[in-house]
Amino acid sequence: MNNLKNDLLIRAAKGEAVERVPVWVMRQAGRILPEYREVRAKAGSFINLATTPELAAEVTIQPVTRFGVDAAIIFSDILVVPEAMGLPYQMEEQKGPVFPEVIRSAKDLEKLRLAEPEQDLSYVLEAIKIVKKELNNKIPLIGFAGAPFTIFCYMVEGKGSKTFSQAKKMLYAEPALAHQLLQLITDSTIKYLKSQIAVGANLLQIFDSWAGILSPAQYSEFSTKYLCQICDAIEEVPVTLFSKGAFFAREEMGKLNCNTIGLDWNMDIAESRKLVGPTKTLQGNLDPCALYGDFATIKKETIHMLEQFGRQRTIANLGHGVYPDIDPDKVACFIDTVQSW
Ligand SMILES: Cc1c2[nH]c(c1CCC(=O)O)Cc1[nH]c(c(CCC(=O)O)c1C)Cc1[nH]c(c(CCC(=O)O)c1C)Cc1[nH]c(c(C)c1CCC(=O)O)C2
Repeated sequence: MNNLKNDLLIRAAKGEAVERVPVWVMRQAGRILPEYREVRAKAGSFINLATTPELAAEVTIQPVTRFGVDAAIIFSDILVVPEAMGLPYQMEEQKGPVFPEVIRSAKDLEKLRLAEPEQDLSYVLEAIKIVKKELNNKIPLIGFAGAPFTIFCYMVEGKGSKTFSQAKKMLYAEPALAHQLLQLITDSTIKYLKSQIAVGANLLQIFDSWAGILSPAQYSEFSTKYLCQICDAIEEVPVTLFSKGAFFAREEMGKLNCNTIGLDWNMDIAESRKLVGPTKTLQGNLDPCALYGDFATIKKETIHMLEQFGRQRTIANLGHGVYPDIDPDKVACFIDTVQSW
């Protein structure tokens, strides 16, 4: 039961019948939008924007106004959790996130604490409250967090990387330490997600952006183990798990206590349905690069994708976040094609 006017996303996630496939876009609020760049310039920095609830709320609503998407996603970042645990990050222009201090030893781990979201992340919770008020139950609001393994990658490596070899090194060299850190991240994340639910998040998505660098056995040991704890802890709202690149773990993901599995564009849709089984909804999975095509190509590719997914137990999205140099009209074309299918 909910009092949302458009609850297509929630019904699709729960496997209930829908009149049409709901659609939203990962990174729908962001640099693709000139109205975002304007607010971002006013804020001065990404971190100022993300930590000012009124501005974070404003950019969360922008894609709702422009595109008429079927869900809003709160404007924030997965890296607010390590910060709340005592490991602050910086966002470097053109470069991405950087952690001035990293976790590489048991002594480093002593610097960390369990996050207290009501104190350390009150700016996100305030932004959620403002967005909920402004949306006035028109559409659902998605809350999110990074998966423990992906957060671990940034806390150990200290920055983005193609290989995350420093983070993976700990899995082989000091697995017990890795597990200790992963458990602390998991406990912090569960508290954070619960506090997002308390202020009105209608669905939660877990981003395991670096799952694809693990072997199947490592994914079970260092990612699934903790995802399982999160999925079991969240009973109040539907949960979506998006493990980028983890094609090898789809059957295992199907056994988790979540509602929806996000697919990237490398994952075949029919094969994924078979692997995750009939009790999961699928989300995805258009290649973000398809939006570089002309309007006719985008329509064709989107319809082809929808035909493979079918009308039920489907949430349309891209297979990863939209790239910042995509023309917003191309994003609109993707959304309109889904909504008129
Ligand atoms: C790995 C990851 C991060 N952050 C996130 C992930 C998981 C999803 C994924 O795999 O892409 C999640 C995230 N980050 C952001 C959102 C906003 C909500 C939305 O999807 O609209 C979400 C859901 C804002 C952001 N997070 C970031 C920006 C760009 C910074 C800016 O506007 O100045 C935005 C809008 C910065 C960021 N934040 C992160 C990186 C690697 C970068 C740099 C790359 C880039 O610039 O896109 C970490």
